Amino acid sequence: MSSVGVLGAGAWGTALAQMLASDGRAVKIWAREEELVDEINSAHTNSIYLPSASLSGRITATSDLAEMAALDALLVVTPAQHMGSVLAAMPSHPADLVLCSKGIEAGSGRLMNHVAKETAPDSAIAVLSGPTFAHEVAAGLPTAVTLACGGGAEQWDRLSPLIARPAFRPYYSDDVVGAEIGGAVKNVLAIACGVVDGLGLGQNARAALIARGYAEMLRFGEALGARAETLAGLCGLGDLVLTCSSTSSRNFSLGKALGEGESADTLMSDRRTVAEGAHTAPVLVKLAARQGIAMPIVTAVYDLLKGDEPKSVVEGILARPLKAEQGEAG
Ligand SMILES: NC(=O)C1=CN([C@@H]2O[C@H](COP(=O)(O)OP(=O)(O)OC[C@H]3O[C@@H](n4cnc5c(N)ncnc54)[C@H](O)[C@@H]3O)[C@@H](O)[C@H]2O)C=CC1
Ligand SMILES: O=C(CO)COP(=O)(O)O
Repeated sequence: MSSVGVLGAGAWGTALAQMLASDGRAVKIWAREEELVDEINSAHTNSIYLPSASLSGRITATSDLAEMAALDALLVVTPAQHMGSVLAAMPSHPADLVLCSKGIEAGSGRLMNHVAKETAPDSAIAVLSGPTFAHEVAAGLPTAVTLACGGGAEQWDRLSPLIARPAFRPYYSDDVVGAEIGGAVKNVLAIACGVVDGLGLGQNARAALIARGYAEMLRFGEALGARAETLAGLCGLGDLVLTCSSTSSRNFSLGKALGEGESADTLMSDRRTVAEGAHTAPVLVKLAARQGIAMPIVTAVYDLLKGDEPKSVVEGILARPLKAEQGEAG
């Protein structure tokens, strides 16, 4: 049986390890925090990032990246901004890397698959993305994801039996860029939906924002080579619906607090968990400008995170000239 491990013991890495161990197989997880390695191995809990879960005894934690490098396949679940440095610190890389982080590298504007390909050129790259709250996956609730395989059907044949479980259902795609853009952009849109909720603007406004935000995701994705059908699936629209309607989303909750008048600086400096949309928004604004693509909702989130006042940002969005619903203009 092929060996599989998880790189990163935040909420999502821990939930994925629990899901993988649910058929009784041994799963290794890499944690950055030594105290978490001890806790997972002795108490079978992760009180820092996933306190609700009682973890399988088949999960063992390590802080040694060399141990992870020796496995056949790795699910990479670090925050997007740290994926490059963690992969670079490994002495070698497994045959398959499955990227589960949702974001774009801020300094370089690179998608995660580009980061991984440059750092681990001999590994085959896949992307796992979709509507997946960690606590639900850890509890064994039914979940479906896009598993986009850069190595095509051959990689899918290797990975799908390793990853699928009765309540965890991957769907095949070969559109790696589409799967990544869906997950990265929806985080920014979830912040926007939270702002609408925090300001008490109502459910009509939220539905409008989801639909117009999806149009932004499509425009941007297609410019970078993503397929529209991928973005209409689990990793795009599916994840947008989930995270734009629930305070279980850290991005949505961040937006809600912004809408309620809390300062962006305080909200960002106080947090230990990651709200990826806050890191993606600035780089997404830059990339969209470079492509000449209008992304007014993403730009509004960027302005809010810089400290602009929520009411005036919303007024700015509503005051834009009327236009056709379909087309390139935002
Ligand atoms: N939590 C969820 O429900 C889901 C999360 N994701 C994605 O998974 C990725 C990881 O998110 P979570 O597991 O939720 O994180 P988390 O917010 O639960 O935990 C933060 C993680 O960041 C790590 N970290 C902090 N500083 C670091 C550094 N300098 N180098 C390396 N790692 C560092 C911590 O060790 C910890 O593992 C994100 O890209 C997120 O968008 C995707 C799907 C679901
Ligand atoms: O990506 C997620 C669910 O699919 C988790 O969303 P948050 O990072 O906003 O909590």
